[in-house]
Amino acid sequence: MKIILIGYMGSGKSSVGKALATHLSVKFLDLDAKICAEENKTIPEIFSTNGEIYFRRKEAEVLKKLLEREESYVLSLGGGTPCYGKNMQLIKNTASVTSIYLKTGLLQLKERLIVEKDSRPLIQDLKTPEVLEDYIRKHLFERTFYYNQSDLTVLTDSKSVEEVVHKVVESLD
Ligand SMILES: Nc1ncnc2c1ncn2[C@@H]1O[C@H](COP(=O)(O)OP(=O)(O)O)[C@@H](O)[C@H]1O
Ligand SMILES: O=C(O)C1=C[C@@H](OP(=O)(O)O)[C@@H](O)[C@H](O)C1
Ligand SMILES: [Mg+2]
Repeated sequence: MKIILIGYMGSGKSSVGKALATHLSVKFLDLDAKICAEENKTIPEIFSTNGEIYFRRKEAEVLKKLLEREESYVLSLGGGTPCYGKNMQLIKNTASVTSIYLKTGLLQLKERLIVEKDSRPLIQDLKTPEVLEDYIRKHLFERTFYYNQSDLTVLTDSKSVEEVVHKVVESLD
């Protein structure tokens, strides 16, 4: 069993993934954390030192490696992972994978991302909440095409992490 969590920045992939893996007693993998460990840098440091193209190459390479693992796990992707190269195709073609789109509304995303902008290079320079909201609206629209290719969708608005875990488990049955 391989569960892959997909969704926009701030949708809760990392938090829900960790809690879900504990609930299911399987290994938790976070793609960003793996990339950071391999590069010995934070995500903002990778973007500022090596650039986004380098990050996307590394992201695809680490994803491929993790998909080749035989064990059961919950894997949380980065928000952009399914939207680049052949990543989504690869996820769909890998045996035993269930991909789940954590679908979160614009205003909830904005609220969460306002306070966590600095850890996310794509939005760290956006100066006002209004500009951030406009950015998320457009970016989310562009990315939804990829997110919608997930096997399952779970709506997360007004749910705690534990409630989202519960919904995910329900949707897997
Ligand atoms: N369902 C939720 N309810 C409340 N806060 C949440 C929920 N899911 C995530 N968060 C918070 O939102 C922020 C972004 O979550 P994170 O798991 O890092 O998202 P992602 O990995 O999708 O970018 C974190 O501060 C996290 O604690
Ligand atoms: O949406 C994106 O392109 C990104 C999302 C981030 O992960 P989270 O979705 O966990 O914030 C991280 O991979 C990087 O900052 C790029
Ligand atoms: Mg994350």
